[in-house]
Amino acid sequence: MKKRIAILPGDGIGKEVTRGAVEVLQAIGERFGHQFSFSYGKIGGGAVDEMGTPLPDETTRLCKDSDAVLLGAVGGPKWDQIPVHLRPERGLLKIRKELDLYANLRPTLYYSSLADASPLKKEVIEDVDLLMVRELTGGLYFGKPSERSTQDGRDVVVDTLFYQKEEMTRVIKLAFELAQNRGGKVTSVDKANVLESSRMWREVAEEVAKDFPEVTLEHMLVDNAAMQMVRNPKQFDVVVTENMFGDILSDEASVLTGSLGMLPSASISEKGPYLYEPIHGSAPDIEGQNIANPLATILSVAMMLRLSFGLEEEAQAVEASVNEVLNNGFRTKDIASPGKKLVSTTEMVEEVKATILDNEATQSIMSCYV
Ligand SMILES: NC(=O)c1ccc[n+]([C@@H]2O[C@H](COP(=O)([O-])OP(=O)(O)OC[C@H]3O[C@@H](n4cnc5c(N)ncnc54)[C@H](O)[C@@H]3O)[C@@H](O)[C@H]2O)c1
Ligand SMILES: CC(C)[C@H](C(=O)O)[C@@H](O)C(=O)O
Ligand SMILES: [Mg+2]
Repeated sequence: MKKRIAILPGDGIGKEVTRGAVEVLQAIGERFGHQFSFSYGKIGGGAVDEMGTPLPDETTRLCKDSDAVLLGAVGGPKWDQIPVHLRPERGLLKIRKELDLYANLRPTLYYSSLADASPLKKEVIEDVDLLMVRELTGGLYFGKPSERSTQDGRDVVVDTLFYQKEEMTRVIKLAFELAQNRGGKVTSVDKANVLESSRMWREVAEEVAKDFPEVTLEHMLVDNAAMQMVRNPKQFDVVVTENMFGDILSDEASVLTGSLGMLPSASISEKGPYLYEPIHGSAPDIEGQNIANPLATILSVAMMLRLSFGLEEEAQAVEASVNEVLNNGFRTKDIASPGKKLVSTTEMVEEVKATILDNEATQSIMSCYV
């Protein structure tokens, strides 16, 4: 199989983790006889510095002409003070909108070998298998107006939470389809006790649920959901929620696996191409030290193989290799624990590649979201 993949490394550790993930894709190509070609595009702070915009038109074109997109991360303190329309994060929001990536799938899985890396008790996190479905192109992130001004001599600011009903319907419907495939239930998270947008969200969830009689729907207020996520995460199966709630809850959910560096994501649209990225950011505090955990990005590549290319066996080879490497005790600093083998970013990538090429791993643990 021949596929064109756009690589957008971005800023900070985005460059380090995408480099590793590309090597893993090359190893998969080698083992299974596929030709993956990689074209690189600029996005984020580096793009602002070089081209004066966080998302150059040529990057958008490159993505639209590709079969799938892999993104690292954007942002960093260097760009914190620049005008808001030039912020690196704007580049990410814009490419999500340009590609109409309305749903962001963020699976959170329990890795038995990582139980010691989580601050939560093993009994609480054991066998967690949670799929967050986050609305990605609406809500507070995109509403207009979003601006500061002066009213009667006072500084004021407004951000707008805007949704069309259809934007809610399509992502909630997808969550139900995924839950049906998994034989699971849907927890719809909102703030319907306060927000009008959440009241509509809840109504839409009820309407969509009528077409999925075998899927149970429950509603949960977001503040309670944040607490339940760490108190009793096993109660969740598919969680569907609006853009900002999903952003916050998915970082929280990553603690269940042991680290933010473990959570992959797939952002999907009606037509494709889809975009894959770790859920973490550019991690300026560890940038350039070769200590970042590359597994979230490597697991994102597994999602790409499965969801964009239909290569299930190849996806499982990646996931099984990650599992095997963890079972063999290799740990980057964020998931380190006594008695385990502390490795750098590049060493972790080498371990995963070697396991793929030697066809050593058999036990895949991550086909939960399809
Ligand atoms: N998708 C994205 O591009 C994305 C996502 C989140 C944040 N950001 C941006 O990244 C910058 C930094 O944000 P932040 O510090 O709040 O969040 P962050 O996700 O970059 O980092 C949070 C913490 O987690 C650690 N961490 C993150 N990924 C890791 C990995 N792979 N391995 C080991 N440790 C890891 C970091 O070292 C840090 O201590 C900001 O500019 C923010 O806007 C971008
Ligand atoms: C950088 C930021 C715009 C982004 C988001 O909030 O969507 C990030 O936190 C993420 O989770 O991908
Ligand atoms: Mg986030």
